Parts: sequence; structure tokens; C-alpha cells
Amino acid sequence: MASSRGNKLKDIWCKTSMDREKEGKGIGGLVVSKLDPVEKISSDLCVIKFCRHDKCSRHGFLSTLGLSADEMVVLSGERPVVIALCTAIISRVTETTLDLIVESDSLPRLTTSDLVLRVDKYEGYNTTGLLYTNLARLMSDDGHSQKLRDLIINRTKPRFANTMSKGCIEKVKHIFKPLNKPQKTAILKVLMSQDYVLIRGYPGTGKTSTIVALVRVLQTLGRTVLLTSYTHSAVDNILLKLKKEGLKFLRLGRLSRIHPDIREFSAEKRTLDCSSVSELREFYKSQTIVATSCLGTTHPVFNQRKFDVCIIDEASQIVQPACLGPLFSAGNFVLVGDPKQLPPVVQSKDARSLGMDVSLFAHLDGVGATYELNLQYRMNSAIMELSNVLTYGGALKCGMESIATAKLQTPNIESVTHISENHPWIDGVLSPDAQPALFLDTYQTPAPESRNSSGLVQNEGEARLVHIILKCLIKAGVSSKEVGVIAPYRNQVMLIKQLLHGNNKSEISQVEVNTVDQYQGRDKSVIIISLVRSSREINNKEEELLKDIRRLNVAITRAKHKLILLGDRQTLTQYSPLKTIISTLDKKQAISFECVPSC
Ligand SMILES: Nc1ncnc2c1ncn2[C@@H]1O[C@H](COP(=O)(O)OP(=O)(O)OP(=O)(O)O)[C@@H](O)[C@H]1O
Repeated sequence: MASSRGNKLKDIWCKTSMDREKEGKGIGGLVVSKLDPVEKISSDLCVIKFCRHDKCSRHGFLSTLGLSADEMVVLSGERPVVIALCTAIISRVTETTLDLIVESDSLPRLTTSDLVLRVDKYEGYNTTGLLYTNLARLMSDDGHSQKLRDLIINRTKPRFANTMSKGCIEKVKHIFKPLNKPQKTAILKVLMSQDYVLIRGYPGTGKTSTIVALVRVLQTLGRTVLLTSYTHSAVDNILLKLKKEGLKFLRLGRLSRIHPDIREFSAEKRTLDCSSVSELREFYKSQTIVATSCLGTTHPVFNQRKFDVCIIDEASQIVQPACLGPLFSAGNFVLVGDPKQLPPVVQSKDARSLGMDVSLFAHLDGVGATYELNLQYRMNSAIMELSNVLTYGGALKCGMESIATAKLQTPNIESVTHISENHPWIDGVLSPDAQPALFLDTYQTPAPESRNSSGLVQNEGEARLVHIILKCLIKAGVSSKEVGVIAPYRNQVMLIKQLLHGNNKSEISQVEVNTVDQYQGRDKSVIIISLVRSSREINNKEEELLKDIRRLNVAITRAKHKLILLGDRQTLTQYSPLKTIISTLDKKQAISFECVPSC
């Protein structure tokens, strides 16, 4: 079903109107009728009468071509080609005319002289259809699309105003107070921007806090804001903080996808008092902060109005055609992300090799509008150092001394003593003077990788070791909510979960076990990473995950106070990112030692 719907949508782009007509799915060669072409039926809607173009070679009655009253259609230009000018409802089809109900705002686009049109049955949009629409809009003739083409395709240098008025700065001074210098600079640059700004936020550097401050600043200065991200949870993550700051906003999207604490701001709830179309229109026009997902920009409000600034969070994880959607609705845009963390998820290797996983952020990075947030408030200095060696070359810095020196708190460490008698290595992991970042080498341990019945790789020895470490951490007084386990392979995640969930009520079963992708944007006091591979055998797909610097960077930067990497040094040092990490830990005597999972 899904694929047939997708194919039908593709047909609007790929099939001629003649072909669509033969299938009963469209009519081409249409022009606005010269006789009574437009009838106004309300303040917002009108009926436009279409007929065949004089020179159209197709004959036969329009009423026999398969389209009928009340059906929804997409109107496009056939000559010149302009895909998806607007949607319309068929009001009447006669032998020679087709009457369509359209929003009055669309009228100027449809009544352009010499425009020959086609209509296609609207069969619902899926994501792919929307992505194609965004690309088609980028190619359209209007000034805004042309500006976006210049900036995105030609990578024209974005423009900035030279100064900002003192009055403006005075008005927002109080919002700037708690921010650090890079955060302030980034916001000032947005205020001076005439095209776009990229805010590259390293892990834990306060991207969300900066967005929240930026929205407050823009609102104080009377500018309108469109706030988006690819996922609903990322949008609501910021909205929850805006709500805390006492800001009012409009959240578009299906109620079921909106965080329960944000639903009071949904369009559904906030328009309850509107009793006419014009009241609704006024309501939507008056909102200064509107938030939705990137795919939610199909809402009619985006045809009616533009925003001063569009902010897209987690932009380095969004494929370009999806990221484009909100940009058509704002004069200026801000992308927030970090191309050195997870890229957009693109399953197809061919698509990746053609650049589908290059986000708009990564594409525009380096053109001259990137501002960095590099002061982080998450990791202690030992963990941060690993990320610097792997990725940031020393640019990542601690925002506060107390963060740099923070240690894992283990108030009941004495109760672990009897376990560490059997497992002396536990002392090296958990004692108060143990290193904050560790690599446990399982090379001489019974921890070989194996395959489950479906051939997926796993490592039972490592899973048992994770279990022992977790038991000790919890006994030592660390809350299970503050510990996270990461594995690169889903099967290992399952295996560890099964081991922990033996007793559903135990605290250990509350520990979160997941792949890296599920952890982006979050942190835990302790992170244990089970690296699984312990073999020279090569499997390309499995290798890809271990070679991926960005994935490893995200995994290690989730830990605030303690990071424990678990794996077979001989195997893992074949992969250059892991080799870098393991040799950095060696240099610092932050140990690589043998452990025996005998319990
Ligand atoms: N200027 C600042 N001074 C002190 N603390 C700050 C500052 N900016 C952010 N923080 C703190 O840093 C922590 C991380 O902030 P935030 O959640 O905004 O980061 P983030 O960059 O969105 O994180 P992620 O890397 O997970 O996306 C929060 O506890 C926040 O209060």
C-alpha cells in the first residue's frame, strides 16, 4: 500500500498529464476560463472555472476523465512547469469546465497570463512526497526560492549588518546575563544576520539553553520565530524550557505526537474559542512563536505568513530536503547542530555515497557564518580530553572548574569490598581514586564474540561483565537512573537487557541500555560501552559502526563522571578511532587491564 501511494505521488513529477489522464488520475491542458472565471464564495475562498486550452490537442468531455466533485487535487503549472502551486477541491465537473475551490490567496499564482495548468488527484502526502515538494519549491521562480538557491546551491557568503543599535542591546541585556561568551556571540550574530547563521554546539555546550535565550531575545525585540527540528521530541525539549521561562507559543502537529506538558499550547487547544475562518486566520497570524517538526510545515499557516527567523535544532541530523521545508517560511534562518556528532540516518549505501547523509548544516559549514559553542558543562576533564583527542583537537573546554574536576559519587563503596575480593579489577574501576575514563581489555578473558541464530554478532562475556559492573555501581550507591549502557549492535543491546531484566523489580533492571543513536542529546553520570567485536573476521556492516568517529564521539561524550569502555584491545585497535582512544588511555596510565568474568 505504502509503496503504491508513494509511486502515485511520484507520478505527479514523473508522468505527463496525458498519462495521468489515461489513468483517470488527472487532467492537463487547462487554462482559467474567460467566461466568469472567478466567483468569491467567502472572505477566504473562491471558485475558479477552468477549461481546455484552445491549442490543447486532447478532446473528449472533462466529465468522463475520472475526476469528480469533492475530490482534492493538486494544481501545477504544465507550461511553464511549476509543481504544486496549491491544492484545491473540485466543486463541479461539466463536459467543458472544471470548477475548483481554492484559497483566495492562491489566485494571483493561478491567473498568471499564458499559464497552462494540470490537476492531479491528491492521494495524501507521505514523507517522500514532501521531500520532493521541498526540492521542487527550491527550484521555483519566486524571489525567496531564488535567494535560498543562491545561499544553498551557490553557497553565496551570507550577509550581516555591521552594527546593532544600543537600544536593542539594552532591551535584551538581562537575557544575556547567564550566558557565556560564545553563546552571547552566537545570539548577537543572529540579530545581525540578513541570511543565516550556523551555531555549532559541541556536546554539552548549552545548545538548548542558547536556543531558549535566542527565542526570548527575538520575542523581546518583536521578531517572529518559527522553531523546528526533525523529531517531535527535539521540538518539545526546547518548548518545555520555553514554558518554564513563562513564554507562550503555538505548537502545531497532531496532539498524540506532542509532549503531554506542551499540549495546552497545541493548535487544537488554543483555537477552541475561534468560531469563524477569519478568527482562525487572525489567530494564526498573531502568533509570535510557532513550533512544529520540519515535516509539519505543510500546515496552511505556512502559506499565509512568513516569520522573521526560523530556528532548526539538531540540524546536522536532518537530510537536506527535509531541512528545506521550514526555510520557505522565514526571511532568515539559524541551524543549530554539530556535524561531528550523528549525521542524518540514511539506510541506502548508494544514497550515502551520493551525499544524501550530508546535512544542510554540514553543507553550509565553512561558508562564513558558523559560530561555535565550545564551553561544555557536562564531562569532567578526563572524559572531555578523549573527545578532544578523537574529534575536537583541544577546542572543547570545560565551562566551569567544578565540572572539570567532578567525580563519580559512590557513598556506599565499602559494601562492594566483598565483590572486589573475587574481582580485584573492580577496585581499579570504582575506588575513589580510580581513573574517570577506563578501558577494560578482555583479550585474556573468556569474552569471545559469537553469533545468535540469525547470524548477528554478540558477546556474552562482555554482557556478563557489564552486569557485574552495574551490580557494583548500584551497591556502591549510584542510582540506576544515572547509569547508561551503550553497545554498537542491537543484538548486544538485547542480550544485556535480557541479563538485567531477569528480575523486573530490581534496581538494575532500570538501567538504560541502548545504541548510540538513542542517546544523542542526553547524558548519564556513568556510561559503560560494550564494544563486542573480538575476532579478526571482517564483516563490512559491523565494521562500519566501529570505524565511525562521529558515533564513537557521541558515545563517549554522554558520560559526565565515569566512562568505561569494554572490549578486546587486539581486535579494536584495528579500527583507527578506537585505536586513538585506547592509546590515549594507555598513555595516561588510565589503564588497560585483564578481567575475568567468572560470576
Ligand atoms: N552559560 C552557562 N553557564 C552555566 N551552565 C550552562 C550554561 N549554558 C548551559 N549550561 C548548562 O549546561 C547543561 C547542558 O545544557 P543544554 O542541555 O542546553 O546543552 P546541549 O548543548 O543542548 O546538550 P547536548 O549536547 O546534549 O545537545 C545544562 O545543565 C545547562 O544548564
